Amino acid sequence: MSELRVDGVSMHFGGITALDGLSFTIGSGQICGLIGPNGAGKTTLFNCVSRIYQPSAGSICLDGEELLDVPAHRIAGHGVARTFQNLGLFPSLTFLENTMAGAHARGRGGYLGSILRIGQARAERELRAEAFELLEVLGLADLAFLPAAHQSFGTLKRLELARALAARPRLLLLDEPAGGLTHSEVDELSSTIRRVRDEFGLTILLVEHHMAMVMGISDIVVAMNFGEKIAEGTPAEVRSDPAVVSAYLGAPAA
Ligand SMILES: Nc1ncnc2c1ncn2[C@@H]1O[C@H](COP(=O)(O)OP(=O)(O)OP(=O)(O)O)[C@@H](O)[C@H]1O
Repeated sequence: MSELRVDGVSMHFGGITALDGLSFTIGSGQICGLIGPNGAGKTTLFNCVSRIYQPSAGSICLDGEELLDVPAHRIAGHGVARTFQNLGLFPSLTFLENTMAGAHARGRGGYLGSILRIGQARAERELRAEAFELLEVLGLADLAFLPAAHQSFGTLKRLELARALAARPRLLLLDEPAGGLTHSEVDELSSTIRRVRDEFGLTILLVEHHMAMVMGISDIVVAMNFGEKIAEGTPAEVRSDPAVVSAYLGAPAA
């Protein structure tokens, strides 16, 4: 289990302040929903944690390790995996191969380390077995040898989770997982996310517009507007916070 600490993070795009000294902490094993109106800075923060962006100030620590010192291509080796809004899958590869591709991101300490230790053939066998287990956990084992192309979006979202979990993360970043899903698929994905959090002891940061999903699965919610935190607390606390209500309705805070 792992704690993520975001401390005083600021980011500017030319004259635009996308993040303005943002600070919050996600406790070990918690699911944190990050919400806010369009342009609030959610994606920018997500991209700072996943190391696509380098903020101009602040610190982002996972279990005390400064992630801002880690380049994007090494972030998986430091315990951070992400899913993509529009899926980061290879349509022509099978479910099993897509899941295995997630483990390759682990880097030296993981997959490459295994090759050096036990040889390539055995490392590949272990990787396949591990990927198959993940597909079983996500209810996708029957599809293991089918290509990812032409499957429903809901099914592919679960495969996307399997791919991310194959990197054995401590921190999982979910980028709008409910996007494009039907109501029942959102419910199903929500319970899957909670289940894998429990089973793999994950800490999760979730950026999502689907309020019912965020409020349903988050332990804590951080609300942003104009790059700043405007509220933080349990879903019930944040939902009724006057600053959050006015940010969404566009009215001045009471
Ligand atoms: N690459 C960029 N170049 C210039 N400005 C950017 C860039 N990315 C984001 N911004 C600006 O930074 C601010 C925060 O944007 P961001 O995308 O992080 O918000 P968001 O909360 O994710 O919004 P949405 O819910 O619409 O995705 C906005 O004013 C946006 O226009």
